[in-house]
Amino acid sequence: MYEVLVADSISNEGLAPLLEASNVNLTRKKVTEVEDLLHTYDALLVRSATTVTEDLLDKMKNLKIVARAGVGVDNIDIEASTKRGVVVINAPNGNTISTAEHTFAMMASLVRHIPQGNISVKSREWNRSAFVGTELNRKHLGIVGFGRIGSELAKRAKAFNMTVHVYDPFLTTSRAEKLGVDLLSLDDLLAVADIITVHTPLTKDTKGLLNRETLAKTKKGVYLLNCARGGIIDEEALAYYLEIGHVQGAAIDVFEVEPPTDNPLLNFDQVITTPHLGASTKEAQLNVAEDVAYDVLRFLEGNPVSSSINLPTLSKDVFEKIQPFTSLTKQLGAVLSQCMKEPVQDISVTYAGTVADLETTYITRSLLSGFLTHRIDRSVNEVNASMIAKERGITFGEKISDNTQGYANIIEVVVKGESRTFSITGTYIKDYGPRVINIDSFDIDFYPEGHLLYIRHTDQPGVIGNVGKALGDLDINIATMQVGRKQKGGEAIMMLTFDRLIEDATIESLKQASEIVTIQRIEL
Ligand SMILES: NC(=O)c1ccc[n+]([C@@H]2O[C@H](COP(=O)([O-])OP(=O)(O)OC[C@H]3O[C@@H](n4cnc5c(N)ncnc54)[C@H](O)[C@@H]3O)[C@@H](O)[C@H]2O)c1
Ligand SMILES: O=C(O)CC[C@@H](O)C(=O)O
Repeated sequence: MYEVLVADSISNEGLAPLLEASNVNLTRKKVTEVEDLLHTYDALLVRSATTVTEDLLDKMKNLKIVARAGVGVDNIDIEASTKRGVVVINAPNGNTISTAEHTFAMMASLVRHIPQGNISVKSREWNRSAFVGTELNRKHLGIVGFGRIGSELAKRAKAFNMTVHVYDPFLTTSRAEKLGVDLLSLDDLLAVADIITVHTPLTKDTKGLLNRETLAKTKKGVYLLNCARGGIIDEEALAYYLEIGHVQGAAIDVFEVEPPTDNPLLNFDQVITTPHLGASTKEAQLNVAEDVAYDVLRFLEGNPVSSSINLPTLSKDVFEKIQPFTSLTKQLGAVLSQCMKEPVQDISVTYAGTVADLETTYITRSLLSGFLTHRIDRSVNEVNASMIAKERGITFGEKISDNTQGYANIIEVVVKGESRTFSITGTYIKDYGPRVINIDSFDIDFYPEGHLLYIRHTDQPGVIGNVGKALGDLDINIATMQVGRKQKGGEAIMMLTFDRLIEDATIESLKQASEIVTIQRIEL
């Protein structure tokens, strides 16, 4: 049974996939109400009220996935989640239209003083001259950040006959042309726009993007909107330009600190606000809840998620295609880690044949996770494997080759240690399964699973028989045995598989034979 904690207000109807799943036990409580049970949850679903800190992650020892029912993940410590192997997902599409519509509504309200007019009438005033507005028609709208919401807003603005200018360093000129907008530098946009609205994520680059210096480049009488994240427009700077009359008005849905209390912007009549309502529609809340509910269920049941922040996103079809190879590389990594008993500096993997056309980054992550699992005392998976490898100074890389050695696919891994190099090659054979076909330059053929002994010995008559007899005398049944050598009378290897773990004492007694060079136990 999977334990799922829904810590914020998320649409019940949208959570139906989880509520109806027979393998899920869903709890709707704030984190503070279940302090004693935090270590039991497999999944945590939040909106923006819960902040997923490193401290919370430490308490949630069993946590595998954090889902944000919405776009912004700035309330989740992504680095700390990744470090712990916790997948972070969001629902990036479900509230785009609602937020674009809300921004448009704020823009129209701002230039026509609708909120102020409403307050005035309800105060029994009839002061029509105080609320003379401005048309949107033929005005220049500057959109900073032209992703999902920015581009939806542009469509609506164009329908109102506005000229749309955009600034987005990641937008190509051809896409801007296709969407019928004028792509400018930030300075040019600031100089030309009558109304400026921000739609970027909040990052170290966008925090305070509109500040005292950049706002000074705007037209006198400009209107500003922030329906993205508090802090993209610096609040102190905006207050300053409102105070001196340079900025004519502002519409703010999001604040640096929410709820805002002593925020200077709240003192201006020409500032209209909403309490972070961009995504607050029935439709958006249903969409985002459904999106994360399906994704969390899929993830818990071992399937790919559709929108992950710290894992490559794979379709079900691609996930199914790569699964045999991720299992294979996990095993190859585990064999390597146990055979190569020394610190490693570099892991290099070469893909050939059908596997080379797949999402190899993900397959390499599985390899690293199989390798590292046997070396460190914390949970490693595809989410945190590359981060942990980097932390430990292990470099890794991928190559593609066309040498399939006669197989449909080949994965070769070479590990460089301080004193030596070790390699392993595997393949996945349809209807037959994963096979290791070469180990440390010895051709061999074994199924990487269970309890194994990897024995290096001199190639001479009687060694194989002696090992078999010694194990038989100890009443140990050999399940399979594969042998390999490079040349007659030289070094040779045996790979034995067993139905149970082989004890240290047995290994020590086998090592007594003079022909045996090394014996390595491998547990898969
Ligand atoms: N008010 C709300 O309730 C609400 C609801 C949904 C989303 N949001 C917020 O709206 C914002 C936009 O969401 P979205 O879904 O459109 O995201 P998105 O990822 O689709 O678009 C963001 C765009 O910003 C651009 N960008 C990134 N860094 C930039 C920079 N330094 N300068 C200029 N552009 C930059 C990106 O290239 C991208 O095109 C996010 O901050 C999100 O959290 C708010
Ligand atoms: O949960 C909300 O209502 C806000 C969502 C919004 O800020 C988002 O980033 O998706």
